[in-house]
Parts: sequence; structure tokens; C-alpha cells
Amino acid sequence: MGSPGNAAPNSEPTPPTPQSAPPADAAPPHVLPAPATEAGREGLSALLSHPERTVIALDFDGTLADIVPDPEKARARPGAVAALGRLVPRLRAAAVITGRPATVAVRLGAFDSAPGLDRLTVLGHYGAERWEATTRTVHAPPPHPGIAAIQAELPGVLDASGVWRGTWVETAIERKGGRAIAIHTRRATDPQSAFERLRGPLAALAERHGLIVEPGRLVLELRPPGMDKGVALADWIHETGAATVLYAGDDLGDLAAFAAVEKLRSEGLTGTLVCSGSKEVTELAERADLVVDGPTGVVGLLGALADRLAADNP
Ligand SMILES: O=P(O)(O)OC[C@H]1O[C@H](O[C@H]2O[C@H](CO)[C@@H](O)[C@H](O)[C@H]2O)[C@H](O)[C@@H](O)[C@@H]1O
Repeated sequence: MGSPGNAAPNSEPTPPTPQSAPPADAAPPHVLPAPATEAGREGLSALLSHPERTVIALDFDGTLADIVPDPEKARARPGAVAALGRLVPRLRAAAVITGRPATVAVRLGAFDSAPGLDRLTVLGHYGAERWEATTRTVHAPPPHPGIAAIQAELPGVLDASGVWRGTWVETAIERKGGRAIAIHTRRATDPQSAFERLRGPLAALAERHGLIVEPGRLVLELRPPGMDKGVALADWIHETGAATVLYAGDDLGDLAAFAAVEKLRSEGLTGTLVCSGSKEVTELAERADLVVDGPTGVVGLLGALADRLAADNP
């Protein structure tokens, strides 16, 4: 390389090399956000230095998918699956852990047709169901007998509550493949008040039939006991033999997974807890190492991790 000292005499100044400007429609580069806690920084640093020992696990609704009024219309946020497809091949494994039936999450996320997701596991119904990308098959326990009884009694309970009446009641009920039943109040006239008014009657109904109520974002879900995202996540992490985990969630059902990571950290695992932030739920933000701006922020984080790992190991 030349220097001013050995430039040819009387030569014209070299014009600056033209910098190629990014195309006007290019996506801005992802910026890797910094966790607010020491544990989170350790977790992220371990992920970046040893991705082959790291697993990531993500919730679906509110984390990979925007919240929408009709649960059937939820889809993985644009860019989410592509970012996962770039990131997951560099990691030990990845999982989506969701309250949805596993096959529904696979369909809404289009996880089965996405390149790079060969090592994805989807744990549905809070971990009771399992779908593997390698086999594309689902393992599920038999339906709890209480679900059929609840299906029969539910219209009467909703009608008696005065919250939902007549044919509109059907827009509130999500039947979840006959293995759980979710009652949504997002489309009620006053969603929060409907949620509060239904809480007691639905808890009593669930208890009569040996089920539990899982509260979520304007949803009360009646489901079998004995499994939660914490149990599902801890079992899956042990199975993978991972030393580091990143977990991201947005709702109350994700608190069990947060607790599992906190316990595993006390036993020597490194981990980062990410909250997909919203105004509807604040409990996770208080315990997270990193709060991002909903599913948009989650996509940014996944993209930034993929970019960084690609830059470090082209
Ligand atoms: O564990 P997740 O993947 O977060 O699933 C939990 C529940 O999420 C779904 O409901 C939520 O998303 C809907 C679509 O955006 C929204 O309409 C609803 O208000 C939210 O609560 C899903 O429909 C439930 O079955 C899941 O249990």
C-alpha cells in the first residue's frame, strides 16, 4: 500500500474510492441488545462463544407472533422464521414451547417448510405434546376425560356469566384439538372486565373436572394439570446436554420457564431470559435479563445473533 511519503511526484491526488451505498430498500442491520443483568450478559457471551453448546427456546404467541384478535389468524412475524433458519444451524438445538397444540404452532409458524430448522422441536400444550422436525410426527398423551365434560357445560357457564350470550359465544371458545379449551375475552366489549368476571366460574368448572386454569393475555385456558413450560424446558435442556440456554416469552405461562432457567443457573448452567415486552403483561419484564419490544424486538434479537455468529464463523 502506498503512503504519502512514497507517492509519485506531481501525481494527481487519488480520488476517494467510491463507497457502495446500501440499496434504498435494504433492511437495516440488526443491533445486538445488551442484557441489563450480569447473569444475562454471561448467558449471551456464552451463547456467542460456544453456540454449539447452546439451545434457544421460544414461546409462540406474543413472542414469535404478534397478538391478534382471532387466534386462528396469528402467524409468525415476518422475518422470524428466516432469522431462526440462519441462527439454529449454528446452535445445538432450538425449541418452540407453546400453549398451542404442537401441530397448530407448526402450521401457524410454517416451521415445517422453513430451511435451517431441521433440529427444531415444538413442545405444544405447555409441553404435553411434542413435534420433531426430523420425523414430522407428534407425540401426545390421550385427551383428559374432563375436557369433553367441560365442552358440554361451558356454553351454560358462559351464558350464566352474562359476559357472552348467543352465537357470539363461539368467537370466545378455542377448542384446541380436544385436549384443552381456551376462553378468549379479547373480542368482548370490555375485555378485561369479561376476563375478571369469568375467572371464578371457569376455575370452579375446571376444578369439578380435574383440570386447571392457565391465565394468559385475555385468555383463560382450561387444561390438564401435571405439565408446564418449566418442566418441559428443563427436561428438554437436559436431553440436549446444553450448557447455555436463551429463553424468550411474553406471558404468564412463560414464568414457569423463567423459574426453570433461574434454577438451572443456580446449578451452573448459563442462560439469558428475554421478555417480549407488552403493555398487557409486566411480570416477565421484572424478571428478565433483557426486554425487547414485542415480536419485532425478538426478530431483531434473533437476526442480530445470527449476524454475529455468521461474522465470527463465516
Ligand atoms: O404459549 P403461547 O404460544 O404464548 O400460547 C398461549 C396462548 O396464546 C394464544 O392466545 C394469545 O394469542 C392470540 C392470538 O394472537 C390472542 O388472540 C389471545 O388474546 C392471546 O391470549 C392461543 O390462542 C392460546 O390457545 C394459547 O394458549
